Amino acid sequence: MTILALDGVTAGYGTTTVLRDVSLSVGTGQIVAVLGANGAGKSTLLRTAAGTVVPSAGRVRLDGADATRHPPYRRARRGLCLIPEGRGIFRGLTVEENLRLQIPRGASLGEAVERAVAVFPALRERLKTTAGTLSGGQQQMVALARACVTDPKVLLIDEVSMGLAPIVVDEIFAALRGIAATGVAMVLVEQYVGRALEFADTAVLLRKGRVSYEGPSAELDERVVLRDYLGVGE
Ligand SMILES: Nc1ncnc2c1ncn2[C@@H]1O[C@H](COP(=O)(O)OP(=O)(O)OP(=O)(O)O)[C@@H](O)[C@H]1O
Repeated sequence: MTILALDGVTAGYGTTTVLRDVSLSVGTGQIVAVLGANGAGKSTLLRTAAGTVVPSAGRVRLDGADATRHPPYRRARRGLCLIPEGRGIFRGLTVEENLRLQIPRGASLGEAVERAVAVFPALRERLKTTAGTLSGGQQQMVALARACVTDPKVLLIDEVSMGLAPIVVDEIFAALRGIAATGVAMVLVEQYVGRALEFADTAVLLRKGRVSYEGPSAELDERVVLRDYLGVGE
């Protein structure tokens, strides 16, 4: 079942158009990787899905309903969660306080903590630690754990591996796979093409704001992606 779809979206900032006629869809438990060179519009695509950028043409559908004009908070309520580049956690608060701020109505802190540490066991010992003092990888785990607490239907994840050691990235991707296995859909913007292709079911390649490929990631080769679709090295 399709959870999130962009249909022919054109969007940008002021008079600058960044995305042109972009379509993408992601279903329950499915992982879509969005790849593209710097400035191709990957973050803008996630922001358009999340509602912080409003398209000038095209539609955004969330969980079967038209959400094109819905503000970000309404989309969040319908199960959409954006994890921005830079993680978007409260660095001055403890891990537990970060989780507390995400608790949905009717849920308890205990439930939220259990849900978070089930995905990231390493956080259990660090619940009282100030988030800003954690390693980069642990901060990323807090960001993802906060998202899990909201019981999302679709996660939009921007450059989850940014600045992290490969071994930490492995751990985070393994956790993401576990989250997807529970039926959560994911749209992942990733700089490591090889890793993204391995991880995702589908790849969407963006070149100068247009989709240059959409299809099974298994059919793509990292070198071909970089050369033919993204124009890296031209
Ligand atoms: N808030 C903004 N206001 C104006 N222009 C912006 C804004 N954010 C991004 N842009 C411009 O939109 C274009 C696409 O940026 P975007 O961040 O979506 O690309 P990206 O593919 O995510 O790139 P990167 O890998 O560098 O993050 C760029 O030319 C960028 O300068």
